[in-house]
Amino acid sequence: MLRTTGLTRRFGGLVAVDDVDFTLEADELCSLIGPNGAGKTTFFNLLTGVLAPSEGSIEFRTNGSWRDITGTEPHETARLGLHRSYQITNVFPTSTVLENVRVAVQAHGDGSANPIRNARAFPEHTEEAHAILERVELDDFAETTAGNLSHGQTRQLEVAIALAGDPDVLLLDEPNAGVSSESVGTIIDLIEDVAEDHAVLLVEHNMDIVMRVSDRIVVLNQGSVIADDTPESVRDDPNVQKAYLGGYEVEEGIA
Ligand SMILES: Nc1ncnc2c1ncn2[C@@H]1O[C@H](COP(=O)(O)OP(=O)(O)OP(=O)(O)O)[C@@H](O)[C@H]1O
Repeated sequence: MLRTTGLTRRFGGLVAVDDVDFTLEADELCSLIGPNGAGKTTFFNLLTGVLAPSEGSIEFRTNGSWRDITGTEPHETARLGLHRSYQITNVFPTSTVLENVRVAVQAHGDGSANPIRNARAFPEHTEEAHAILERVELDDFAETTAGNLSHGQTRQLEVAIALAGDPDVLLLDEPNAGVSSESVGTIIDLIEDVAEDHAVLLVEHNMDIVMRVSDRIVVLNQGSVIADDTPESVRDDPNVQKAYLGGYEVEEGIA
């Protein structure tokens, strides 16, 4: 579905992403973990075209054939089917929850993100937005101003906005960031639900979530992949324990 070969990004003398070979299969939920500064956000930025690589290539499988998307602009990678939910929120706080999703559906449908276009002119966009809100369990908040949502609900809305683009691959950037402990279960359910019919690459610091939802885990350290394996093998890998997990033991019943 998605693969990188020798992907490298330098910032001056610093190699933030170092010669990364990575693949994501169509039916897979892969997590990308690693200590602060390991290169996870830079890797996401390279995949979505926010940053250009210094070296290496990115290929995306679309309509049955591989396409080189190295250096492709973010709006174009999104159009091809690679969508990202942002850690730094991309929600319009003064619009309603429904409007946020409707505008994203409309932008995908006709290429226009004009938020003042009359919603009644496109009832199918509104219907689709409601269906997406139901899927992320936010439909009861459709008329709520987005700025009044809790952190957890805002993360749900960000995923809804990403889903509105009808993606094949979803890049989830810390969907649990700032979420209260009572809402963690909702976020886990949401991740597992979207992974049913999308390839998902997840960046997440909460190891209980990562161990529970991932088919595969890739560990970055100082820009390089130091492990790429099942959750159990990664958890037990001495190099990963040393670089990142520092004695983490999975909670009973989670893995
Ligand atoms: N625009 C930039 N200019 C210079 N250095 C950068 C830039 N962006 C990232 N870096 C550096 O690249 C390295 C990787 O950063 P990155 O944000 O990708 O790590 P991360 O794994 O996402 O960290 P975190 O878990 O803290 O979000 C860090 O040393 C960071 O300081």
